[in-house]
Amino acid sequence: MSFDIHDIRKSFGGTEVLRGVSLSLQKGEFIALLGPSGSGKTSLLNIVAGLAHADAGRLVMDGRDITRLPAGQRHFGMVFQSYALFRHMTVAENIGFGLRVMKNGPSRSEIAMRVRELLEMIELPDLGARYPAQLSGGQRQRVAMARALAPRPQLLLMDEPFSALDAEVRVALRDQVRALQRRAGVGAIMVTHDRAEADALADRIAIMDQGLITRIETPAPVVAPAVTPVVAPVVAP
Ligand SMILES: Nc1ncnc2c1ncn2[C@@H]1O[C@H](COP(=O)(O)OP(=O)(O)OP(=O)(O)O)[C@@H](O)[C@H]1O
Repeated sequence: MSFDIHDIRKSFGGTEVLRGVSLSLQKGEFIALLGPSGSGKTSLLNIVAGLAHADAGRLVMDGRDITRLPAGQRHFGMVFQSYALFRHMTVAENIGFGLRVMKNGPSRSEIAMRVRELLEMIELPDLGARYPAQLSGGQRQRVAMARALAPRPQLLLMDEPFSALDAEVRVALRDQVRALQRRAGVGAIMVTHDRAEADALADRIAIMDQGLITRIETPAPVVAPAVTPVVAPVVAP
């Protein structure tokens, strides 16, 4: 899978919020869109998802122009705040949702198997029968990841996936999300305004400012936690 964003432009009421954004994603690559509030990150992700349309520019997946393809036909997994878990469905039903609505999709038993596999993957094997309200925030976020990955998407799109979580859970979840994305072998684009989050997760970081990608950075190496030096006890003579 290769994915190219070519010269995307978008205006709202005469203000250009995306001023010609281009970016190429390699197979299995994780890209973070990092930038201050209002720089256009979410607008770009929405256009990639097919939830909004660009005024100009193209989206190309494996050589195919998908700029005008409806969201439902893009086969992208989405973890967005605005796309919360379905409250009236169990965890298992939530995870299987994308498979059940697929045209000529898998059989019921195949769906059940895939859901079990994903529950194992997110390390919540016994919680399939619970409802979202009976989960912690971190567990909910892992279920949202599993729901997004269930139909084996070509690309995973995440908009501030950890922002509703407290700092401790956020850090613990980062590693899990990275591992899940790697294991699924899926490319990912994540919007964040948190530098540490981008460093921890991304292969490359696209810095956005005022509607443009101003530079691409490689993440800073993750610093190992400080180790307290072991001091040999002073033995009294
Ligand atoms: N539907 C809309 N109608 C009008 N203006 C919009 C709309 N969506 C976004 N904007 C404007 O476009 C600009 C970019 O917004 P966008 O949400 O893409 O930024 P962002 O980088 O994701 O910010 P944040 O980190 O705060 O979410 C902002 O000035 C915003 O007010």
